[in-house]
Amino acid sequence: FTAPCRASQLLGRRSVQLPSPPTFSVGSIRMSAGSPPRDDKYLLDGETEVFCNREINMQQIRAIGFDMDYTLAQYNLAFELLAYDGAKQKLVDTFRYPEAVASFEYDSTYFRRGLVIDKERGNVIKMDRHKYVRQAYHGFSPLPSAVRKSLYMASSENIPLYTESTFVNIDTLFLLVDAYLFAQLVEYKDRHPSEIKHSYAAIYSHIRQCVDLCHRDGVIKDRVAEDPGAYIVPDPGMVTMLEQYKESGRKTFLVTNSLWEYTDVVMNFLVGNKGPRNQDWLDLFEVVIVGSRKPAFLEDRSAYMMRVAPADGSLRNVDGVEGPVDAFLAQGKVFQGGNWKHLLEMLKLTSGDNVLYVGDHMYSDILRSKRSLGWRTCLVIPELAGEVAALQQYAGLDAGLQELRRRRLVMDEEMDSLYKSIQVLRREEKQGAQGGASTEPSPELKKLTRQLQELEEAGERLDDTIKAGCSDYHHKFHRVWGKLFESGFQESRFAKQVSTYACVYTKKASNLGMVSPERWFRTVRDSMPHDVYLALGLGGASQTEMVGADAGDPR
Ligand SMILES: Nc1nc2c(ncn2[C@@H]2O[C@H](COP(=O)(O)O)[C@@H](O)[C@H]2O)c(=O)[nH]1
Ligand SMILES: [Mg+2]
Repeated sequence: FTAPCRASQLLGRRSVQLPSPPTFSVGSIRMSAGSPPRDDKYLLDGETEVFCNREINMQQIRAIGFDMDYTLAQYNLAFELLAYDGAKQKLVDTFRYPEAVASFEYDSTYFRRGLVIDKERGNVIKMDRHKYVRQAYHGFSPLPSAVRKSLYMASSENIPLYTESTFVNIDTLFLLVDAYLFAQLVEYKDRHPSEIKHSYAAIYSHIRQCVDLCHRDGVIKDRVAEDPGAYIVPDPGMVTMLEQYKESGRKTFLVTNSLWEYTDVVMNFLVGNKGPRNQDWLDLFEVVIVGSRKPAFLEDRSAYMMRVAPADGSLRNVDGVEGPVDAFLAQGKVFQGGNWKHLLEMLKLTSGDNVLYVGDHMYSDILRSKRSLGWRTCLVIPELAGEVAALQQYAGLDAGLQELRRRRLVMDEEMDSLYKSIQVLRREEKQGAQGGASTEPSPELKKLTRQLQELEEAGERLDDTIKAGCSDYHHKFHRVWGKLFESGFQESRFAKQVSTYACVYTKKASNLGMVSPERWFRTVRDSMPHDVYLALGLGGASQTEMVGADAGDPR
């Protein structure tokens, strides 16, 4: 787990107020869904904290860079609808999908990052950190567990990595539109097979082409340029954060896949300059790279770079960084394309471990910059606030479930010890029978066998209770997919990616301005199962409590 930096505390701000906790039952056990925190100055709000997976001493960071879309700029539902409505119309007009498709409606909350689209089967799946598929939906219908297991249970010959081209990882919020349209069309095709004859994979490909075109033909970007405020969420802390890093001597840079014109629109809006072509926002950065083509920018040393003239967006070829860096940048600091080597040269850096890059795309921003270049990384997770609020609100439910799981583990240990006693007794009685004693099981053996059977039955009942409680708990976080960072009782695959590739993570980029630029982000200790066993008082059958066989009292 991770150590939060409590920005709200540093600033003396109040934390969230939680509603009073409802009570409910899991099996026969009554508990409170939201035990009020004992000392609410320790409440997290999920809005402002920066959580740390891997230590970063900011004093060693020389340059801090930012992605733009869904990192510095957060978008609202109206923005998603531009892509959704635009793609629907193109499906009807270009690919001759039924007219009914044009009246489909979008639900931006249905899918989440971290899920995976199975293009061939028409499914969306959620995995735990072992890539075990724990939830699968075909369209909007949950797959029964037997079907899910038969489709996704790895056999030794066929272990899916889920990076194959038949799968799409929802690594960015941009892909939520694709996922929702796909589920809708899968449902529609299943109900009206004569109206859509394409395979599921072909349907996905059509959706992809249509959404892609919306990002290129002006359906999205012209609308945003007309009225940025209708689509972009203002972030009052952004400028202060960038100025703080600049003033501290850090080099700041922007690397975005958006092209110059759109970048200028979005950054002007965020920085607050209203006049046309007012380039003040550029003062916040040492270097700006637009049309960067990440992830290639972070992998490929050969991509060429062009200088952008901010006044009219025209491009001029440059042959890498020509001459002394300062003189080169004095001619203009906005570039299109290029690669990470150009960037490091312009920042006068030779290694990646003193660069921090802040982004939202799990693969293109975070995984690649960390794995390929050893950059330090900050993942922006807008979903964090909701997760942290639910975590606190339903802490009582979680504690109740943990207790039931602990009891289940104790039961396993007790069953184990009964089983062993039965084995020993059977062996003794068998030897006795060979020596001429009775072949009938002794009353003691019968008693132990009955106890074991009762305990097994109680265990099954407790499993059902835990399963129902776990599902109930998860649904408090998201009505379909449950907790973002967990799948069942395990870390989700998304959580594993966050902990492997993101050194720190936070709800929004401007939170980095809520802490000092010299901050040392430190981790808290990771836990292994044996740490948790110890905390739960488990382990060693001889030390465990006796377990009642009555499911009504599953001690
Ligand atoms: N051509 C496409 N462009 C897309 C698509 N999805 C998103 N985008 C664009 O990428 C950048 C993201 O910029 P970054 O700042 O996060 O690097 C932005 O301009 C999006 O419009 C797509 O499917 N096709
Ligand atoms: Mg982005």
